[in-house]
Amino acid sequence: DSGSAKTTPEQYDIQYLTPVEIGTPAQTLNLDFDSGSSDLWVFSTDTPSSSVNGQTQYDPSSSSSSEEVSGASWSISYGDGSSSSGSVYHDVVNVGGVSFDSQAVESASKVSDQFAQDSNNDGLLGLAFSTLNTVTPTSEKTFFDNIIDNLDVAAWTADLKYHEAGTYDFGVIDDSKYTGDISYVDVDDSQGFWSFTADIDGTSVEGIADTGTTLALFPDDVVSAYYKQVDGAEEDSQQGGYVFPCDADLPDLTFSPGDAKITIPGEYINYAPADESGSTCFGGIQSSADVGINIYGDIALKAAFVVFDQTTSSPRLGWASK
Ligand SMILES: O=C(CN1CCCCC1)Nc1ccc2c(c1)OCO2
Repeated sequence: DSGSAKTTPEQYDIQYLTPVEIGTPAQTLNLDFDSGSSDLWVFSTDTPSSSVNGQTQYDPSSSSSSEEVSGASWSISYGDGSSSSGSVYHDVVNVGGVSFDSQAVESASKVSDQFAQDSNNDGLLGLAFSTLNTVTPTSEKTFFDNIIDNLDVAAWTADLKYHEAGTYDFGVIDDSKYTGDISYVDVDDSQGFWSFTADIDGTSVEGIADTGTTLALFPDDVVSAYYKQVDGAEEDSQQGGYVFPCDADLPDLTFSPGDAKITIPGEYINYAPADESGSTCFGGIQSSADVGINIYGDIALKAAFVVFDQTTSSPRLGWASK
């Protein structure tokens, strides 16, 4: 098997949403594919109406292939403080033509306000390691772990783009999507993340490849050195991080995983206006000092073609320019 699904950015590339077919007949929900977590959860008919604001709801009762998992529940909270919880069904899930007939579909009976307010996001599809799955008393597998044995190539790839749609592929490495060679680096999956090390301007930065996090969060030394090059840049705790004049000329930032050299254009780092005036802008690279982990989020990933690879005994990440 192999398949490909188009993923579309919301405003400012804050997140990328990908259509997923669930149940029989198919119900299509637009999910946030998140390599930083391992639960597939959805807005559903179990979600309180007061928390539903335009989202598409999965209705297990109208799917002939849904089966409730007796006694199972889930509860998750994310680095940004958002959270959700609920019950569990098994149903058919199809992503870009690749299908698994008894995927754990976690139905939300509670969602935090950030999710309730995000009308385009119908839920999450976790792509970190299944060790992080929150279903209890018996944990469930991610979609990737469920389909991996049926894939032509035991890998999935992310081709995220700046202000335009990209693709998530499963079971195929599409050579038309990158330039040069793919350089593979080892992954430390001991914490359940796709954790790897890259060099950034002479500093070795261990962090996670996280498609579900908008920005890149790096050590303060790396970040302050970067913004020292930008006239008028300052770290403003009121605004939540480094800001600068919107007309600033931002330098590129290159990170090197193994032999690869991935260059993030300065334009990507001029993330979005920080206030209504539109004269102060918020940086796409921010400090990880208060987070406790470095995060190669979408700002970094969209500069590369990334292979989340399990073709060998130990997981790897492949990196290529494009
Ligand atoms: O929470 C996330 C990603 N998360 C993915 C699922 C949807 C909601 C956002 N990233 C994140 C991770 C660490 C952080 C942080 C945000 O803000 C401060 O520290």
